[in-house]
Amino acid sequence: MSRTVLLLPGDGIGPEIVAQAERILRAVNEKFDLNLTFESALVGGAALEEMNTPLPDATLDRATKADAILLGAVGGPKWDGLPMAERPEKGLLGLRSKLELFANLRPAVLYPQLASASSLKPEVVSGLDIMIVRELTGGIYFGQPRGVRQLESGERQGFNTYTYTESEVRRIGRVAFEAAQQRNKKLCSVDKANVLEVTVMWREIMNDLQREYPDVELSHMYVDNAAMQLVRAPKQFDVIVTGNMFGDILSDEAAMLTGSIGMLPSASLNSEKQGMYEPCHGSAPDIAGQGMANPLATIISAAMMLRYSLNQEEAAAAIEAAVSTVLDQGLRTADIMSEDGTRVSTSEMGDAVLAAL
Ligand SMILES: NC(=O)c1ccc[n+]([C@@H]2O[C@H](COP(=O)([O-])OP(=O)(O)OC[C@H]3O[C@@H](n4cnc5c(N)ncnc54)[C@H](O)[C@@H]3O)[C@@H](O)[C@H]2O)c1
Ligand SMILES: CC(C)[C@H](C(=O)O)[C@@H](O)C(=O)O
Ligand SMILES: [Mg+2]
Repeated sequence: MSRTVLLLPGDGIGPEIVAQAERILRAVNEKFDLNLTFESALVGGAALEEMNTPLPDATLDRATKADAILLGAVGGPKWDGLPMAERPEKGLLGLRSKLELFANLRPAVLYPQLASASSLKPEVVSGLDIMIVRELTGGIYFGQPRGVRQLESGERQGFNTYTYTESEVRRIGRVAFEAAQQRNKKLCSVDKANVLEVTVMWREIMNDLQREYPDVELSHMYVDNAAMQLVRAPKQFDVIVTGNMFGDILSDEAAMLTGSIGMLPSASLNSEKQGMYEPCHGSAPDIAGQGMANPLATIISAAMMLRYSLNQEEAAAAIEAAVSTVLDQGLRTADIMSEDGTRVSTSEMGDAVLAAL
């Protein structure tokens, strides 16, 4: 049975990094006889330019039908002045919401070869392996009402609303408890329950769920402390579960523990395990078009896609092993460059992973 992978390169470095991941996917498709077919479509700024909307119906339709989606990144300075509803980011948020991709898994794993690329001391980060489970379709990103209104005084007031329903918290909680069961059985729920009622409820529900997962040790941490603990002693964490915005921020922070945001992959899953896979980073306009971007986060995201949505563990493991091999060879894009590394471009990194497969 043929399965369809939809490629959504997007903007900035998106097309450069997705091109490398596509080469790797086509190679494992041959090697492991996976019977994958590839399609591509427009999203974000690229779609705005061609079709005047960041999420064309044709893209949404293909995404709904695809077995899995690989996305590069969206956004860029060219579109920053647009009203919120027309921005490239709305394309990405629309896909997440329409496909109900509520569970965002962001593993922060330090490849031992990159211990010196981290801005933290090697002993603080060596052996690091954290899974951030970020709720992706609710919270302040999607709460209503939102906007900018004019007060009677004539002053403008911007507002967003932070909401979670019980069922939204329960379903992401279950994903996190189950992830912890597969790992070291420690779950830290990150909230702001000392200030925000929505997260008081979040905490109650996590405590309630814990009764169903007695083998998992549950702890709670306020988000400000969690941000600090992530750089003080990151190895205390196994699985972190948190809401949409805190997860966005903490996962960028965790990325730096692994050497570079160019190393952090992600999977966004719905309840049918249909998934969209993307690096955690953005379109990196400062380096776009220069062949400098690190394609490894996207390539590792492709491996996650094979594992979680396409059930191809062997092919996923082969890609991860190839990534480890190129790092052993000392090959480094600029973001993970160290004194004894050999600097390579985006496509040279792709060549090397391909050769190591
Ligand atoms: N998932 C997404 O599509 C996504 C995620 C984050 C930001 N964005 C968008 O991207 C644009 C730029 O945002 P930003 O600058 O805040 O974040 P960014 O992640 O694009 O870049 C932050 C820094 O990290 C570097 N960087 C990012 N990815 C890299 C890679 N693969 N290799 C080497 N260096 C890399 C960039 O050069 C930059 O210095 C904005 O429009 C933002 O909305 C999109
Ligand atoms: C581009 C933006 C909408 C997105 C987010 O905030 O979720 C990005 O930062 C991410 O981490 O995927
Ligand atoms: Mg982000």
